[in-house]
Amino acid sequence: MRRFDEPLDRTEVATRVARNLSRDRWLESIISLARQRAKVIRGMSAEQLRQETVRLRIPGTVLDVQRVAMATAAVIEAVRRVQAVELFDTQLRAGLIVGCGAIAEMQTGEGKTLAGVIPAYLHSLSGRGVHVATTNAYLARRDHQLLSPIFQCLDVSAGLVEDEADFRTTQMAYRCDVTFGSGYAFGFDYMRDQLALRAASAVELGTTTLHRIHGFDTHELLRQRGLNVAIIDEADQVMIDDAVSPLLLSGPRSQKPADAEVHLAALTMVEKMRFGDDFRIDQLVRAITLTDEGHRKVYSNRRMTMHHALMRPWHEYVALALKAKHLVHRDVHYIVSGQEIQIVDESTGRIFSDRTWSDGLHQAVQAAEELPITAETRALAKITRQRFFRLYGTLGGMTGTADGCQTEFESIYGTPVVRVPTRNPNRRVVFPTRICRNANEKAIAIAAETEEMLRAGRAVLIGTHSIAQSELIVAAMTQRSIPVRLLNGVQDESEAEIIARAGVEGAVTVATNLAGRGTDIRLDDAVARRGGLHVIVSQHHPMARVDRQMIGRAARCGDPGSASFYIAADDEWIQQHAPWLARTVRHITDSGMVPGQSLDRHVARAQRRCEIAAAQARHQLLKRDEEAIALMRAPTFLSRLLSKFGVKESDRSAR
Ligand SMILES: Nc1ncnc2c1ncn2[C@@H]1O[C@H](COP(=O)(O)OP(=O)(O)OP(=O)(O)O)[C@@H](O)[C@H]1O
Repeated sequence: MRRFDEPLDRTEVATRVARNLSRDRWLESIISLARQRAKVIRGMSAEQLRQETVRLRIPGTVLDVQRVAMATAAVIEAVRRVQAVELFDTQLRAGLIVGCGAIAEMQTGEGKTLAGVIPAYLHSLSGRGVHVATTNAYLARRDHQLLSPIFQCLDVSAGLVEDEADFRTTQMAYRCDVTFGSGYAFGFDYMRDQLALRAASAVELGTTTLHRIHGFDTHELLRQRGLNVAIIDEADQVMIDDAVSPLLLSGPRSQKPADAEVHLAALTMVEKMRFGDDFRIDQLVRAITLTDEGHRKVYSNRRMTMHHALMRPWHEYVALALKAKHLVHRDVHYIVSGQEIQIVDESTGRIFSDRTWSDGLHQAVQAAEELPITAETRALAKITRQRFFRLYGTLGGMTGTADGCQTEFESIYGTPVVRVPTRNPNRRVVFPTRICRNANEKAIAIAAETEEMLRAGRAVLIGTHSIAQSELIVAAMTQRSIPVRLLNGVQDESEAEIIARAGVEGAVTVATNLAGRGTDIRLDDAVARRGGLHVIVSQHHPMARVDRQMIGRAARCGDPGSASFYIAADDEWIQQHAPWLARTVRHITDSGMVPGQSLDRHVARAQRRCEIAAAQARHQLLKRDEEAIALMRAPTFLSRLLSKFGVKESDRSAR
């Protein structure tokens, strides 16, 4: 029997999964017991329901089948009272799978948000604190708002970690039984706590003892109370896709004056550099490599080689300027607001006004945009997301798109993937990919298709890759007098209202990836009767999973719905990652052929290649990280010398 209140035993989970957890009689018996118990507690008063938690909450004990079933029944009843819906068996199954420390793969729109209450509640009974992580602050806030009344009904406290919250508010949120937040917020707070601990250990001799005498506890310095249990929604993005970039905690801006002059000189140098001869571009890992000839050219500028403001070797400034020119694009990766560069999160389309790129890239982009160049921020701490999430004692998650990541989930995090069958057959119709000559032609074709859908009484959601692309499509719609609502991260405030109206008859919503993962678009009755929401994906994403998330906004929870994809030879992703596909697309448009299913196969092949390359990049990152840790832990000359005299390094520091 799986113990819900103990650190995860990954071997036990793996064994259970090997026996196919989703059909396991063990799960079925819990579900059936929970259903029986739910009938009994239906008549309980609010206070009696809260007492149910008090009875189940016995820290340090094992939850047996009976008690897991009782806890599940309590969740069923709380959800019924607060949300006025009965949890489906598929949701109970997913919740229990996650509680066991596995990843439940449940199709988009099948109700993962409510299913997530089960593992969070089960683990909260141990009193160890549960972190419920998702991709971004918006979704964390939304889930907290939606689910905290359910937890309240169960006498479980639920807090929210906000990006800009002060120390005390954050600490209070972590003191709750269940804490909601974005995956990165938990990581940053962990690093802040580590820095606080380090600072506390560096105080003058005797200070700690004095603090103890005065009743001061070191834990008061910390926000978190340990990394015990993490339940991760949209697990493939949080644990896999985002894991390509480590979490980097920046401090205040450096006191040094900005190296503006060097960045400007690098920008001038870039004009003389030739692609191929002087530098190469690796689009997938977003890297610029200077060739030998490139290095020679860069270092022929003797004045800059010795410049007093250099903060890194001169050739790195040139590489940064090249990156700003060729790899980081305005209205795709950033926007310019007033005199500032604001970063656009590529996977969500959201704008982060308070973030900056590190290691001089932000300054290089400022130089390229002819904006004032600010001083760099200092990096205080860094951790890879893989290493951070592995610090949790128990880790489980949910996603609609774990397909293709099973091995990575299991080998890196020890979290096997278990597929939960859909409750009803999926009714989504996906049309074959439509082909266009270029972005303009594509925008016109999308406007025509939208018009057709509106005539049929449908609602339409158009997913775009960048702010620039969304604006091009809106212009094409305006020419046809189609009223459009634009959701592209620039007008963040009206977001919830736009999403709420996206499923009503005649609604046309053009969105960057903002309307992707986690966005629930409710249909009005008229639209549901006429075929539901139609999603148009204006450009494939290099990761097929992101596309599946976008079309997953249609045909949710058994509703009708449809989706179509567009491709053009000048699509940025194929130009960058699959030039051979661009040639195929051009050939088809030039010859006037009708693209058959082979085109979809070509697209799938290109996406698979991108996914493999991204997995390799993550693997490399993890390898470098493990090597760095191993190096830090390697015995130093001094510790080897001390061990010869029988003194351990730990003994020495304890003295
Ligand atoms: N038991 C239920 N009975 C009726 N409706 C439900 C039930 N559970 C969830 N829903 C509804 O189903 C819709 C989809 O739920 P939810 O957004 O949680 O899906 P999801 O699986 O998280 O989707 P995604 O993968 O896109 O994030 C919501 O409108 C939700 O209110």
